[in-house]
Amino acid sequence: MRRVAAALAAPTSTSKRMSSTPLVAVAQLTATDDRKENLRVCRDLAFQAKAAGAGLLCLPECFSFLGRSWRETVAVGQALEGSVISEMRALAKELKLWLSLGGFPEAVSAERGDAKVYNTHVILDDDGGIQARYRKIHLFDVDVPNGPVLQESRYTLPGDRVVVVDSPVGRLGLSTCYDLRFPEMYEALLRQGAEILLVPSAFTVPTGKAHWEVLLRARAIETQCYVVAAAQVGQHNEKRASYGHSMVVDPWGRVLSDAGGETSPILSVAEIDLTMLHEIRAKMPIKSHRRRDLFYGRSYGGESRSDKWQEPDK
Ligand SMILES: O=C(O)CNC(=O)[C@H](CS)NC(=O)CCC(=O)C(=O)O
Repeated sequence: MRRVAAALAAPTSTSKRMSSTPLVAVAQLTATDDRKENLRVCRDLAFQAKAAGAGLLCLPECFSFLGRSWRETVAVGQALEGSVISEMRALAKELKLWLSLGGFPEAVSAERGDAKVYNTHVILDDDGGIQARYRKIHLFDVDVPNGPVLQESRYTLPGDRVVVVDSPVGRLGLSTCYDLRFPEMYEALLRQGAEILLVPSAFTVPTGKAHWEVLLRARAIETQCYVVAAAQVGQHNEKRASYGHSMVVDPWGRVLSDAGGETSPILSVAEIDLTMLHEIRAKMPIKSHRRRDLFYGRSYGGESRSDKWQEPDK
């Protein structure tokens, strides 16, 4: 439970683990419908992250609550001013630690009784200030093969804003769980200067097995960003389980840490080497090779080039 898995420096990293190189901590836990206990676990992990020297701790989607039904999720919805975020703000300030709160049910208005919530990812600075709020854009309405049928949009409103924010470990690009499947969103985060993509999640077991690591590594490789993915793991209740494998991937696609299926709350710590990141980008300048003229703008989507393809003159 108190294990801290160190996963420092990728093999060919240029850094010599200088004391100035920031560390990021990524949590793995099993949230339930017991909010008090969930927040106690998060607090415990935050103390461990601080002790390990991390500048940022990333908590998964549903860090404060994962219930049995959508009605429960709506019922525990709170505004940012509510007790959940307030408690985490006090913790960030107490420990002088930045926090990524990977997703909580955000009530639309301060009064209760909303029909739907947002699934909101919040970044707190080390003074407890709210630095960013990202409302999950892609909602998981999926009949999972050999798994549950989930209808997130029944109780959740989709966000419509892409969010980046500067932090002591680098510029963070915010996302949540199912967003991982939409590469265009990460390209948009990259355009806004993201260096570290956060993907807090509660992936299902079948889709996790099939897709999780491949998608995380693909996003890291194609954006040349770090990817930090805090994950829920194990059995939350009789209806719902998560895949785990909290992971940090570097901009070359190397897996720096993988918490596997460990079901007791656990932390991994990885080094963020932005010098290496910018070297990778300089040597392989994908960004400047992107053919916006062909694949974005008016020809992207609606009217595709192939529709207008004509037999070349013989
Ligand atoms: O409903 C809640 O309480 C909080 N939200 C979630 O757990 C969300 C929606 S059900 N889970 C995912 O997006 C899983 C995605 C996934 O597993 C995949 O893309 O394969």
